[in-house]
Amino acid sequence: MSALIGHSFLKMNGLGNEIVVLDLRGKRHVVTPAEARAIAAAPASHFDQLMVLHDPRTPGTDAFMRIYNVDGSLSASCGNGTRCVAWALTRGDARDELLLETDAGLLACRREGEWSFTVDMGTPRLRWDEIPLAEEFRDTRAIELQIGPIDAPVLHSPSVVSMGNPHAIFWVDDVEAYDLARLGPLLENHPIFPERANISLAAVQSPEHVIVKVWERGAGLTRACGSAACAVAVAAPRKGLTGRKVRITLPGGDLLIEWRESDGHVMMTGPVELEHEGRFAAELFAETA
Ligand SMILES: N[C@@H](CCC[C@H](N)C(=O)O)C(=O)O
Repeated sequence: MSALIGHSFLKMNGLGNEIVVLDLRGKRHVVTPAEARAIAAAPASHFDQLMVLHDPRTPGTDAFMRIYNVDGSLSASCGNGTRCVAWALTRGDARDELLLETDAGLLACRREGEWSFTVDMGTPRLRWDEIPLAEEFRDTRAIELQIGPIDAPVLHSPSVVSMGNPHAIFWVDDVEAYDLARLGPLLENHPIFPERANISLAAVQSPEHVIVKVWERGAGLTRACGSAACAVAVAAPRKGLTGRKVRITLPGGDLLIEWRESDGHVMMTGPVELEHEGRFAAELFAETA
């Protein structure tokens, strides 16, 4: 019998990126991939990412987070979900700052308004073996990868960045001109990405504005992906396409991202919404034992 039966959760979103927050601090239970998939399968608790809070591992932090995709796989980074967790952990108290941790490192969060947070997403990892890629590429601003006919590729030469999770960014004129629902799975699972990858199409509008559409590893097309927005905001100035402070427009809305000159940290600012609170019914986990 699942330890999650009757447990409360928050259904939230960050720019339409569907997030469920589950606070397991004080408990020993670790959500299994089957439990995560079962939670996602129920309409009331459907998510793109499930943010599970555990007791802090590092003194001074508020929680350790395990992040599940809808397919039950784990990610060490989720920008939109981290803002939702920041809201959940500071609601009803006077604190404006908190510190979260994932396997990728520490994430300092700061309240900007009642429903808006900035997250310090840390420093990007840019070496080929940090993404990771299956073979060496000295320059990760554009790697040799293409899809479609060899002499007329549909998409080619992506930039790659790790924000604690792997991202590939294809530079295009119009993000709507491509069938990302068809191309996304092929690229996500390409052998060059041993841990799969989040796949973005990015269309630079000006040195301060980029339009982005994302096929997420383990989740598919989503309304927004915070870590992908950060990856684009790093890859674009590396290629001389934008400055270090950009507005990223995703299908669900805008994120403001700054790749700070002073320390190389990526700061992401954006909104969150609470949709409802609920409790997990026993039937949800009938098939997970
Ligand atoms: N939507 C997230 C990213 C979630 C993780 C991703 N699908 C992965 O597996 O790396 C975000 O807002 O960053």
